[in-house]
Amino acid sequence: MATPSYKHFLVHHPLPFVAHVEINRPQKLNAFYEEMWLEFKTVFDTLSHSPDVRAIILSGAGDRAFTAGLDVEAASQSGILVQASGEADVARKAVQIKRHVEEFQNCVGSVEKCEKPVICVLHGFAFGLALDISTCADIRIASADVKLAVKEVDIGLAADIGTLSRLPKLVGNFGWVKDVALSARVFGAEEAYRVGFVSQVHENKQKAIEAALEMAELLATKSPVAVQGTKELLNHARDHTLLDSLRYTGVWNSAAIQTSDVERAMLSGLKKRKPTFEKL
Ligand SMILES: CC/C=C\C=C\CC(=O)SCCNC(=O)CCNC(=O)[C@H](O)C(C)(C)COP(=O)(O)OP(=O)(O)OC[C@H]1O[C@@H](n2cnc3c(N)ncnc32)[C@H](O)[C@@H]1OP(=O)(O)O
Repeated sequence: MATPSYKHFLVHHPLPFVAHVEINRPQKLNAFYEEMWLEFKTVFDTLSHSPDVRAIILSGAGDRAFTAGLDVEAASQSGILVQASGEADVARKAVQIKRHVEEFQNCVGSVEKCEKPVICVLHGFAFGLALDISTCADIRIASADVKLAVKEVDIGLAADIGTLSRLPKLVGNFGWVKDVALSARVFGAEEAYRVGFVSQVHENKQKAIEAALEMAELLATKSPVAVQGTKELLNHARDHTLLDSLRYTGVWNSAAIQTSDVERAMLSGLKKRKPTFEKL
């Protein structure tokens, strides 16, 4: 399939229906500046709607980092900090800054909004923005060398791109989140696994990518209607009451259950068949 090329991201298709996105600025430890997070959203919006993609892997290019987070050099010279020091009155500056933060949140949130499941491979330095991004992903796999940190307090900020909103819900442990977010201390793969932030740990980045490919290949064999519905319903359940979630599930499946995928899949276990599914 034809893949658009991007300035800051490599997108490969290593297996049928599987895309692999690499954050591609290894010389700066994959640190993000504004043009990059805008392009990040384009990448994920495009994959979200591609009928040739059913599962996505996200990792960093190079051996040293998933991402060292916000490009602190670029941020100190532009964007929010410049807006904050401009001539406008406080209210006008605040509105500008709020718009900027929300746009940044939406770019990172394109991983969560993506219709396809996203498997994040965390390796090397994974600071700040790495947590904002990976908490949006559906599955997190770590390399044993990963160095994670909710780093924002160390650059004078309360994290505002998603970590403080998503991480407590993800691990279900506010105490631990406060420990790592207030201190910005670096924690490793074993601790991330113990608290349930990552679901697998592998001895190095290569093995973690192999595990992610295996998982992506498995997801890609399943009904895309069922997999995408499962992502949508779990994300909805996280943010709503039990009753709202049950009601939404009923409405969602009133359409989704009519898919031909159910016919193809229902007896496949019993009949020892491997069903195939139309593109979505
Ligand atoms: C509105 C706000 C919205 C979002 C906020 C997001 C918050 C965050 O992401 S907070 C986290 C910010 N990140 C950092 O503070 C990390 C800064 N980097 C470091 O502390 C170190 O680089 C290191 C990660 C500990 C690695 O150190 P070391 O092994 O010694 O490598 P270096 O030589 O320092 O780095 C190699 C190369 O990469 C450049 N670089 C690394 N990190 C960043 C970064 N975050 N921003 C910009 N550039 C970075 C570093 O300058 C080096 O470049 P050279 O050209 O080789 O000098």
